[in-house]
Amino acid sequence: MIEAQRLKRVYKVAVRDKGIKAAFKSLFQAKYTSVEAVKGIGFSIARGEIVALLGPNGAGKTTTLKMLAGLVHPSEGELAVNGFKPFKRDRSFLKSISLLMGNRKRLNWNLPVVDSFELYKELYDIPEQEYQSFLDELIELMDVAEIIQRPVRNLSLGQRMKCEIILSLLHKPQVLFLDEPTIGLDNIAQKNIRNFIKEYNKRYNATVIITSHNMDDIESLCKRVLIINRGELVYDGDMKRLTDLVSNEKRIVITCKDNPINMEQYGTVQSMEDGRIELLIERDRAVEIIPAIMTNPWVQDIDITNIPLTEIIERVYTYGLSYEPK
Ligand SMILES: Nc1ncnc2c1ncn2[C@@H]1O[C@H](COP(=O)(O)OP(=O)(O)OP(=O)(O)O)[C@@H](O)[C@H]1O
Repeated sequence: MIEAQRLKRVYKVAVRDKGIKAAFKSLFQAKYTSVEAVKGIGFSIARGEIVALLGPNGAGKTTTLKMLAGLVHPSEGELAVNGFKPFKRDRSFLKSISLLMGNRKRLNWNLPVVDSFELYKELYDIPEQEYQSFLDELIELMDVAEIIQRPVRNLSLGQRMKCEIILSLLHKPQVLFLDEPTIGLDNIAQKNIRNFIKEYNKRYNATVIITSHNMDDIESLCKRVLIINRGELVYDGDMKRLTDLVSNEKRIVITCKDNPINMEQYGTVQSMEDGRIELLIERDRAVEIIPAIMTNPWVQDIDITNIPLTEIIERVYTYGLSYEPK
């Protein structure tokens, strides 16, 4: 469904020296430098997969999504989406995809939501009957029946985002590119949108590629993750395998009275203050270590968790896959 090989994108950026004189000179003699946003990455994604595209700020995620959606021309490499070359922007290709950017609004601010939907119906030549029955389905899934007659400017951010998502799906795309779809939304709205994406994927076997700095989105939606750093693909694979690669620990938090001693015998002490100890222990030794800690009379409570995904991803951004768990 999506095949990318040695995909590269270089942007040409104007630069100028400081000062008014340099600004004036640059009007006639512009100087340029190039930014290699994506440096020859490759991957293939099958129909129906939900894949996370992760990376720190400026890593090249949006540029990659824009190349996949045909908004940006690759500088080098091979790319096929649904059998099309995206940058040719063939009409059948555009009808088979949708790019939703959390920070870009397509609904008309002054019109009732449903008028923007109607406009899109015309734009994508969606037959009336098909449009109406699918719109009804989307309205029900997103629970927005009560708001679609209202002008967009009167809606809350979460309500607007739900309607933006409906708008981007009206033509029933097979491939969804979602760039930060839950940005700025409260927890309930985030959950609704995640459930909706899951349901759309299931009902239509749609392929979804999602970028998000919100790890709840990633954890709840994606089994597979692609990580880009400084334009290079540093990981492509299963989320669980990634976690195992850079973390062999469990985190335990102990609430205690008195001052315990010799905690280092159990693992790495991360912090110890006001009757609260945070400890990293080896995952494989947890069944032996935790009962041993609990036999101590000063223990009041103990809480055991895995290393959160946010931290796992931070480790990969900072150390790559060579992070050595303690
Ligand atoms: N139109 C452009 N012209 C010049 N440079 C650009 C352009 N768009 C992006 N870049 C540069 O390319 C690099 C990758 O940017 P991109 O937006 O793809 O990153 P990102 O991973 O989506 O980041 P973020 O998480 O901050 O949104 C950055 O160095 C950015 O400054």
